[in-house]
Amino acid sequence: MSTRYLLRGVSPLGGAVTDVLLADGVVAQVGDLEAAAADEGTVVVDGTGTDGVPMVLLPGLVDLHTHLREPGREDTETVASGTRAAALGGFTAVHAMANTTPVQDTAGVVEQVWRLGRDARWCDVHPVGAVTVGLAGERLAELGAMADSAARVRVFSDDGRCVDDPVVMRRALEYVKAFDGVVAQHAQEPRLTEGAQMHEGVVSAELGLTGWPAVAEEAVVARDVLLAEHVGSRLHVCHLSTAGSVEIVRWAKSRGIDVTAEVTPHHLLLTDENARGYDPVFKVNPPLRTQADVDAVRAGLADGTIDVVATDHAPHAREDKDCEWAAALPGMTGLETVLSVVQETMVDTGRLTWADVARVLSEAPARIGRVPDQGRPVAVGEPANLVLVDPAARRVVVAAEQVTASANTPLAGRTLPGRVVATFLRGQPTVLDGAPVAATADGHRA
Ligand SMILES: NC(=O)N[C@@H](CC(=O)O)C(=O)O
Ligand SMILES: [Zn+2]
Ligand SMILES: [Zn+2]
Repeated sequence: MSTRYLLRGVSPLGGAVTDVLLADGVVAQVGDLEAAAADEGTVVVDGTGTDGVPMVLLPGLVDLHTHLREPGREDTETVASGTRAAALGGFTAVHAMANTTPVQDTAGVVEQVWRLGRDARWCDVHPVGAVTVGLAGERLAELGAMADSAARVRVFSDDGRCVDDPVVMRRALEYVKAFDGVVAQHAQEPRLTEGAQMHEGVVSAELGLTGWPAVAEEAVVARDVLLAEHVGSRLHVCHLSTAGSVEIVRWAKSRGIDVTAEVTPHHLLLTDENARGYDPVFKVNPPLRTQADVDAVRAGLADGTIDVVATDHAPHAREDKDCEWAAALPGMTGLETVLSVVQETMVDTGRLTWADVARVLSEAPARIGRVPDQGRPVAVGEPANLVLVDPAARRVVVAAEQVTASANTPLAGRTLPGRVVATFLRGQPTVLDGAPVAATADGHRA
């Protein structure tokens, strides 16, 4: 029999303090379970956090947007290193983006990534399938074969590139309906962003860097919600970053269009002002926007216009970041810090409750990705995919201490609230006392 875990004095979703027993992969009991603490084979986890504040128990986090870089760039991240980082960040499932080398555009490649995730055992890995062959934007990839494969792909994206041809986008939206899939669009009009380096505005003008205007995102979001309405399909907007995009999605939802949207932690926290030091760690796609945009995406997340916080964890090699701004690759890491950023920007400011955090970081992404055993309530009989957070803790982000194989965090040196104390995947800890717990060959954890 596998080890049982008794979480003593924890606060599920920030509510009344109670005990929670995990056994046989599920939540076995909830209530005053003092007697169970003496049972042999039961490990007790004390839920008393910093300054006596009870720890918050949430459903394990689900990322809709992670770059794991395997196959192809194992020097920057592997499925194993990325999912270990994910577990430390509180995740029990991640969606692995398709822009690998080779591209995840066949059943063979998505099954390979899915198996690497299964064997690493840090969290569930759901590969995203490419929309077009080689991300070239021309011919649809074998979407049906990826959906039918062992990886059971439901999310399709050319992320990194925009599916800019409206006919190709229309065909993709129509095609994925057959298996209840969703097209996740990287909304970037390519002609409006040729040579773009950062958000087009006052700061880009002062720095002399080519601008990436908000309209290049908004034009594609507007077109796509209309296409989704026209063909009656499901659309997801990746890393929404502008006030105008929030307005378009709000309008689309009010018309009953089946659109969902995500915001990244960096677009909730940082602005184009961060580019003033020309440090490429702040170079990302879409670019960091203005404070007005940050305010708008926070408001959109608070009112439900934006459904999900997704990391867009984008690890890069030192040589692709420690160089001049124009030569650097866009992207930043995020798996290990996202919960703290959401706490700082949304919870500690009164915009979201912990129950809302469970919704935007677990329930909604699981629903959009059609992952049935994640994002579930903390209730008896439910799969024990959980994360335990110490909300009163504070910590300084140190790039070298992160578990991701890359060092391009934009938050180095920052003090952030909250700390992931434990993560449970089907009742077994992947993280305990804030440290990773590797699985043994038979799948058990010490
Ligand atoms: N976000 C980024 O700046 N980069 C991503 C691609 C993407 O998400 O568009 C990457 O793969 O590095
Ligand atoms: Zn993207
Ligand atoms: Zn991405």
